Amino acid sequence: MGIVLGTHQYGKAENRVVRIYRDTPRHEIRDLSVSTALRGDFGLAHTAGDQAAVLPTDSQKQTVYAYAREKGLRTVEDYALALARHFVDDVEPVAGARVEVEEFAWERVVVDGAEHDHTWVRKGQEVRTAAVTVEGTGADQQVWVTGGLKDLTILKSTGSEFTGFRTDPYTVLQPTTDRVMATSLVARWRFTEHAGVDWDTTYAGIRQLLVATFAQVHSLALQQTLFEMGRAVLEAHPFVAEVRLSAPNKHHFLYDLSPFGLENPGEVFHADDRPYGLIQAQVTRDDAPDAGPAWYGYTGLV
Ligand SMILES: O=c1[nH]c(=O)c2[nH]c(=O)[nH]c2[nH]1
Repeated sequence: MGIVLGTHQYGKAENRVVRIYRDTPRHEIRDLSVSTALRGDFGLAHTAGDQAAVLPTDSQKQTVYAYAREKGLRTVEDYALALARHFVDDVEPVAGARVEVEEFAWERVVVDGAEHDHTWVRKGQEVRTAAVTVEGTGADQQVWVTGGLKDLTILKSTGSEFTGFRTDPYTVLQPTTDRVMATSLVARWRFTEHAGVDWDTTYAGIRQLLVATFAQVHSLALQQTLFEMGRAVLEAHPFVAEVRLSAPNKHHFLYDLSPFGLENPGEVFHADDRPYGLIQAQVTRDDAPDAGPAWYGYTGLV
C-alpha cells in the first residue's frame, strides 16, 4: 500500500494591515485582513522535510506589508492582484497564488457638521446599553438608571502621543509623539433623574460628545482622553452624575519596512489584537449623590 500526498497549499493567514494615507491633512485609511496561499509542487516539504522550494510564510507576510507601502493600497482588488501576480511571476516554484482580503470599513466622525480629517468610527452600529434598578414601593420607591454603549470602535491616525513615562529595566517601549490611537469603547453613565429625561436625545448627545472629544483632544495618553470624554459629558448633561469608561488600547505597531529599503513615515501598521492595554476610569461630579445599587450587576455585586 502506498501513501501519497494530495493537494496542498500554504501561506500566512489574517495579516492585519492598516495603511494610512497622510500626504495631506485629510488622511485616508485602509484596514485589512490579508491571507496568502501558495500552490505548486511543494510536496518535498511534506514528504521529506525539504524546504528548498519553500518561500517562508514569514516572507509572504513581509511582502503583504511591504506591498501596502510600495504598491499602495487604494483598492483591495488591485492590491490583491499585485500580490498574487508577484508570487506567481517572481517566485519560481509557485504555480498558483490565492490572496484573500477582508476590508473593514470606517466612516469619518462628524464634528460641528464637518467630517473630521483623521478620526473614524468602525462601520456597524455600536451597542446601546441601559440598566435600571428599582427598590421599594409607593412613596419609598427608589430608582437608579444607567445608560451606556459598548463596541464603539474609534481610531485617530494622528493627534496622539505617549511620552515621558516611567521606565524600569524591563521597559523597551520608545516614546512617540505621533501614533495611531484606537479603542473599542465601553462607556456607562449614571443618571440622577429619570422622570422627564429624553433618553434618545440624551443618548445621541452623549455619544456625539464622546466621539468628538476623542477626535478633538490632542491626546497625551488614552487615560487623558478618557478623562476628557467623561468631563465633556458631565459638563453638558446636568442629569448625569458619573461616567465609567473602559477602553482597550488597540495597538497599531508601525511595521518595520527598512529591510526592504522602504521608509515608513507612519503609513503601514500591524493592528495587533492581543495583548492590549486596558484603561479604565470613572469620572464623577464631586457632589454626586451616592450611587447606591446603580452599578450592582446581575453577575455580582460589583
Ligand atoms: O495611552 C497609553 N497609556 C498607557 O498607559 C500606555 N502604556 C503603553 O505601553 N502604551 C500606552 N498608551
